[in-house]
Amino acid sequence: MTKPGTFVVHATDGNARRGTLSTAHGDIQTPIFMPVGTQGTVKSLSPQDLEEMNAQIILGNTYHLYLRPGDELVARRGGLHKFSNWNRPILTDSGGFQVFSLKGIRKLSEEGVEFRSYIDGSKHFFSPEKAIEIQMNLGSDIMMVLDECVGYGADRGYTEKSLEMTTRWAKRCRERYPAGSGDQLMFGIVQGGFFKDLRTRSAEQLCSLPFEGFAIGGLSVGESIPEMYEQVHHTAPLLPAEKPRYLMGVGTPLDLLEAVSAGVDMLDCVLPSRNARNGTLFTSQGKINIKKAAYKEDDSPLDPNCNCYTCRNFSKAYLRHLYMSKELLSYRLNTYHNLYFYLDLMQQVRDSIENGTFAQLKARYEDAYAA
Ligand SMILES: CO[C@@H]1O[C@H](CNc2nc3cc4c(=O)[nH]c(N)nc4cc3[nH]2)[C@@H](O)[C@H]1O
Ligand SMILES: [Zn+2]
Repeated sequence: MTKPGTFVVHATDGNARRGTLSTAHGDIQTPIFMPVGTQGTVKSLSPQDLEEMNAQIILGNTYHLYLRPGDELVARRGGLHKFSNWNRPILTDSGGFQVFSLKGIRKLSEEGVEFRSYIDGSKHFFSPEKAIEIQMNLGSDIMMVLDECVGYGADRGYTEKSLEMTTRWAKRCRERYPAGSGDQLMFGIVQGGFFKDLRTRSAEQLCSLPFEGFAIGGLSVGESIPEMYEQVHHTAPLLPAEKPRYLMGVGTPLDLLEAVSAGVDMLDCVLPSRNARNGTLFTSQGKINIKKAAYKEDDSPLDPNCNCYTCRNFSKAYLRHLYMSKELLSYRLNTYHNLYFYLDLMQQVRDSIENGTFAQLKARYEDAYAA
């Protein structure tokens, strides 16, 4: 098995990179989209479904799994892979985003952040070290540092102070689990809000630390698409070319393509799974909403160009019926298709970088998804 953390770039097409990241639970082919499985499950799908659609890595969340069922309970059952019977790579987010984006009381200090459980309101405290200890208990292949994701519209002064603390917290996370001390990888997270010089400072400070990869945080927090793209194109090239670059919480199919064109290698977003549950489905011809009356007697598949279980076996009319009747199977079939679509899109991206046709692929989807 290749040493976990090894990242090899096999081909490039412009700034887009085709790579392989090795982890203790297998290799990840990049660029990659990572389905979100907040509570140790990608909602409505089984590990078998995810393997069938060639999901290579899924996300779990420190905040949620710490609160329920508890990271120590998971550790006693051999860690999150064994507990959820998902034996491919897992990345866990540190909870930084959840703690800072959840409503309700939280107290932030140099030491860490105090917050209340969304389940029963009980008080809890995450230090950077605690956030790493939870991820060590979960046994995730990629751990994220505890950071402060400042909200959209935060002023320069606050953003500047926050990024300095995020760097100090990143150092503490790395010291808690030093590089090479085990098979788990650790990624730093660049902040700096929407101030390019602060993004540069955050990247410089973090990239001097021995992380196996680097994430762009603080985006997809309510800003406009052009504002997000501007920060992605500014920040991605600042990150070491020989390490994986992960854009957190992004995005639509066009966002994925734009981020890859800026040099991003890894992305995650709740969009495909969350939208599936409200009937918004992504297809090769653009987005459709299955609840539309027009589909009532439409016997055609969701997407004629999609080879997924949903598109091969069910009509739009049936999928609309399931959705309108709030049947559980609607969640499953819609989620299956949306994630299959995202994963298949990224397979096309990987192939296009290898044969130098990424720009053409991006243009084709831009036409299909033009507003
Ligand atoms: C577009 O979907 C909406 O927006 C959220 C995705 N946007 C997002 N931005 C993020 C930033 C960070 C960060 O700076 N740090 C850490 N540790 N994790 C992060 C996770 C993030 N997720 C979804 O939850 C959904 O509500
Ligand atoms: Zn499909």
